[in-house]
Amino acid sequence: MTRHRGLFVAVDGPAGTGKTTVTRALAERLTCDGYAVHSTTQPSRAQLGEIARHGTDTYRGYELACLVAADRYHQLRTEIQPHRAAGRIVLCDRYVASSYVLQSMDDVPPAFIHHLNDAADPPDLTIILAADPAVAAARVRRRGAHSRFHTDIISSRTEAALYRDAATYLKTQGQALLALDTTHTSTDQLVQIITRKLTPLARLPRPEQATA
Ligand SMILES: Nc1ncnc2c1ncn2[C@@H]1O[C@H](COP(=O)(O)OP(=O)(O)OP(=O)(O)O)[C@@H](O)[C@H]1O
Ligand SMILES: Cc1cn([C@H]2C[C@H](O)[C@@H](COP(=O)(O)O)O2)c(=O)[nH]c1=O
Repeated sequence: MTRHRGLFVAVDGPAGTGKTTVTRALAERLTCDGYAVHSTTQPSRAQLGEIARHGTDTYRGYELACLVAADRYHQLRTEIQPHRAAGRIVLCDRYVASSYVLQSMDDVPPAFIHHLNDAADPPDLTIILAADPAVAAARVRRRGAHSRFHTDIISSRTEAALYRDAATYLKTQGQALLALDTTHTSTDQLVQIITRKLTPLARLPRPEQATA
């Protein structure tokens, strides 16, 4: 397998915009193209992550914000950083943008979320998916909601607006963002657009460029 630069790519956006679907399809496509890929999700599949994922009815507000942040730092140290350092493309379904949105829906002030996540590695690229809230809500309804955050068209509208704010903020922090609307775009088309953006980032400089 050709060696590539390790990358950390976060896929974020409101419920029903297709984060999980696109992350899965992107991993398949990149693997077929010869890249070493590690696919993961937040909350993580570790003990702490499972408590957060299945505990959103028990834990709320500041408690949930701290729980997901603790899981995030643990996952960075034990999973994301090692895979990236080994030259893999790490795809993460949800990351810090999710905290800006979901914890805000629990009335946690943005400054608190900011301080809590300040030391979390910035991804090499954050993909922010969007969709017409009515379409996103209908997809969630058909599939089934995963948590109390995603209930109806109202929560989909709130999420969409908060993701726009989060994207604006992350951009002011100098983070690399790719915004994609999935309302009328197929997963295949999305994967094609993302791959075009990602593959130049994964290219290692030629030895003569590296020493120049
Ligand atoms: N581009 C797309 N076009 C049409 N339907 C899609 C698209 N992407 C995903 N879907 C469908 O929408 C539903 C939700 O997709 P998915 O679970 O990937 O979204 P998500 O953003 O990960 O949601 P959540 O945040 O709730 O986990 C699924 O039934 C999926 O098949
Ligand atoms: C990353 C992150 C997650 N959460 C919560 C919100 C959801 O209940 C789950 C994720 O489930 P999904 O299947 O991906 O929708 O975790 C959170 O509150 N804050 C976060 O930053």
